Amino acid sequence: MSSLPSIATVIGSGTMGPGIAATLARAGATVRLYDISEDAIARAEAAYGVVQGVLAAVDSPSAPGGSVSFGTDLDAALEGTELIIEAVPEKLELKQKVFADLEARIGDEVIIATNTSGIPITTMAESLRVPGRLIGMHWSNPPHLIPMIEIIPGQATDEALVGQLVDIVKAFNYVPVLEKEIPGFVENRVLYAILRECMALLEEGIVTPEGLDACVKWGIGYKLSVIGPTRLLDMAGLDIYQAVSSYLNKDLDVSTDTPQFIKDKIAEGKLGFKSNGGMYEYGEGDVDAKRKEIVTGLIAARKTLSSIPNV
Ligand SMILES: NC(=O)C1=CN([C@@H]2O[C@H](COP(=O)(O)OP(=O)(O)OC[C@H]3O[C@@H](n4cnc5c(N)ncnc54)[C@H](O)[C@@H]3O)[C@@H](O)[C@H]2O)C=CC1
Ligand SMILES: Cc1ncc(C=O)c(C(=O)O)c1O
Repeated sequence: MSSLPSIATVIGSGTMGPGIAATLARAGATVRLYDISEDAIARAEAAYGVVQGVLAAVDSPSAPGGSVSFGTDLDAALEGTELIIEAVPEKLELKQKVFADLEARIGDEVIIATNTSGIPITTMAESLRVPGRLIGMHWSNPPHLIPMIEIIPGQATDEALVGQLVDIVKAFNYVPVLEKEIPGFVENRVLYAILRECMALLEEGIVTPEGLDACVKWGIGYKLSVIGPTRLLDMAGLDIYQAVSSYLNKDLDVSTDTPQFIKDKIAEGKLGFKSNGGMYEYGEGDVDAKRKEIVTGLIAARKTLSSIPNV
């Protein structure tokens, strides 16, 4: 646990920030969770107990002394910090403004890790006073349950920082995946390739949302949670992959924009759980119930997957 910073700061307390903060705190770090919104901080404080229960349920590494404090005072959040994890909305200009606010308050030695879903680190670093301190640290949602983090150095990232971040991630028992920089990184390139085809199948009426979810959960998700895509090809046979991909690849969706029906839903204010409706509709209490089912399922699956060999 010695690689873990004593003090860390998480900037942005929305979907991702609280789980990131709680994971580091349980491993022994003093974590300050900062947001510009009092409401976001209040929601995070309210959810913290639940997240701690989830971390205990999956036996997440724990060390004494860790804590999370919550607040909207940036100077207080940065005092003595060694590692800052930025988790504000996915907008380049906003992230760059946040970096400028941070750099006006911190010494050159402080690391800034960004949880961007895929904006190139090199682009983000262009505006920094100390570009070498910026590195991609992409957690997957929910961050306190998915024990894998993509690490993406940009062209300017200090070489020593890469190994340092790998050690930090290992210190709380997550799997670090070191990648070369590419938009969307690896996880979201794969996820968005799947989602593009899924949305096209829905838009064309080939399958219902319920049918799609069942097909992907059992036909793809279940299998790929045990064997990775590379091993899957060995199991299926490369000759089969050649036979199918030779006619199927040319038929797969290649749209370059967000599907129109998704844009229409967003225009109607349908964003998913956060607006009680999105791909599905949710009545009173349904969202809380679904959230609980998802967390329960992920806890059970993580326990099972942790107990079987990597094949
Ligand atoms: N939601 C997801 O599934 C995942 C998101 N990410 C990435 O993590 C980042 C954060 O995403 P979410 O947590 O989903 O966003 P979110 O929109 O849920 O939360 C962002 C938070 O940042 C706060 N914020 C806005 N401006 C700020 C500022 N100047 N200073 C401090 N706080 C500020 C907002 O008040 C909000 O609470 C994004 O880059 C996103 O792409 C990465 C992995 C998964
Ligand atoms: C739809 C979607 N987009 C981005 C991310 C992460 O960056 C996720 C996730 O689950 O982690 C996601 O579901």
